Amino acid sequence: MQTSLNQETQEINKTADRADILDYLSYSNMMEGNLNYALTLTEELLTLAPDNTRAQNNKRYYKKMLNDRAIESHQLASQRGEIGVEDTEEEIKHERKLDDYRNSEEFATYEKLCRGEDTQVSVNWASILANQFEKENDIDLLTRSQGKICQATSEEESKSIESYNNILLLGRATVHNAKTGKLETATYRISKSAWLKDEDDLAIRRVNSRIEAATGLDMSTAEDLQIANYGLGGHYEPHFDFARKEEKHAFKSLGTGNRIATWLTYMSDVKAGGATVFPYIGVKIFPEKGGAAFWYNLYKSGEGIYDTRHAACPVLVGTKWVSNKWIHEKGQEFRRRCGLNPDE
Ligand SMILES: O=C(O)CCC(=O)C(=O)O
Ligand SMILES: [Fe+2]
Repeated sequence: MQTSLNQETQEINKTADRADILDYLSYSNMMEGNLNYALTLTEELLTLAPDNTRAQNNKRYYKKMLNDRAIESHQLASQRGEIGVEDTEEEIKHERKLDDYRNSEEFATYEKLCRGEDTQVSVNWASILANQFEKENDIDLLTRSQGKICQATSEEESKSIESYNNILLLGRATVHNAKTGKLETATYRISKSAWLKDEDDLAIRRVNSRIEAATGLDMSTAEDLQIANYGLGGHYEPHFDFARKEEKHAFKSLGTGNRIATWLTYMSDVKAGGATVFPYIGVKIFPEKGGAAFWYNLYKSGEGIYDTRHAACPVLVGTKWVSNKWIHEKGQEFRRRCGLNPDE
C-alpha cells in the first residue's frame, strides 16, 4: 500500500484512487501501532473526502489513542523519575527499509521485467537457446518459442501432482547458505515446496520421462521433482540454480556434480504477476498452464552461465504452481559431451 501511495504520487495518468489507498494504508498502520502516521494519512484522506464519516470517526479514535498513550508513558516516566525527558519521534514499525541490493540496478531490472516492461537485451538469448535445444533434440511433441515449451504436462498430471496428499507435504521453501552449506529459510524466497519421487505417482514418472525424452539428458542423477506453490506475494528474488566455484559444498552430498540444466513446468496460470524473469538478458516468461521453460546452467566446459540468473516475480493475483527438475552433470557425459569452446 505504501508503494501504491508512492506510485500514485508520481503518476501523471492516475491508475488508482488516492483516497482508497489512504483509507487502507491508515488502517494497516493503525493495526501495526503506527498511530501518528495513521492519523496523518487519515487527515489527508479527509481533505480529499471531508464527508467520509468512517475517516472522521477514525481521526477521533486515533487522537484519543495517541492521547491515552501519551498519558500512560508520562505516568511511567514519572514513576521512574524521568520527567522532563523529551518525546522521541515515533518510529514506523515494519517499515520496508531498502537494503543496498534492493536499491541496485539489477533489482530495478527485475522489478521492471516483473511489471511486464521491456529492458535492454544484449542478445536474443531465448531464441539462441531454443535453436540450440531444437538442433540437439529431435522431438515433435513440443513446440516452442522464446524458450518456452508448450504442453509439458497434461491437465490430469498437473491435477494429480497438486493432489491433496502432496499439498500436505508442502513446507516453507529453503535456500542454500553458501557459507555454512546448510539449508535455511530466507525472505528472498517465499513459497512452499515438496519433493516428489518417481515411485510416488504415475504422473511424476510420466513427467520425468517426458523431460528425459525432450532434453535427451539422463534423469537418473537428477534431483527429485520439486513442486512449488506461491501464494499472494510469493516470490524468489534473482539467483542462480547452479553452484558457483566458491560454493564448494553445494551439491557435494548428492555426488552427481553441478546442476547442468533446469526444467521448469508451469502447472497453473497466474492471474497477475508470477513471471519468471532473467534480468541480465531481459527475458520474461509469464506462466501458462502446461507450459515449461528449459535452460542450460552450464557451458559444455562445465563453467557456469551467469546469464541464467533468474527470479520468480511476486504473485499479485491468484496462486502459482510450478515444478522444477534440476538435472545434474553426472550421466550426461555421452549425452551432452564436454567442449573446450568457452561459448558453447
Ligand atoms: O517459479 C519460478 O518462476 C522460478 C523458480 C526458480 O527459479 C527456482 O525455484 O529455482
Ligand atoms: Fe531458480
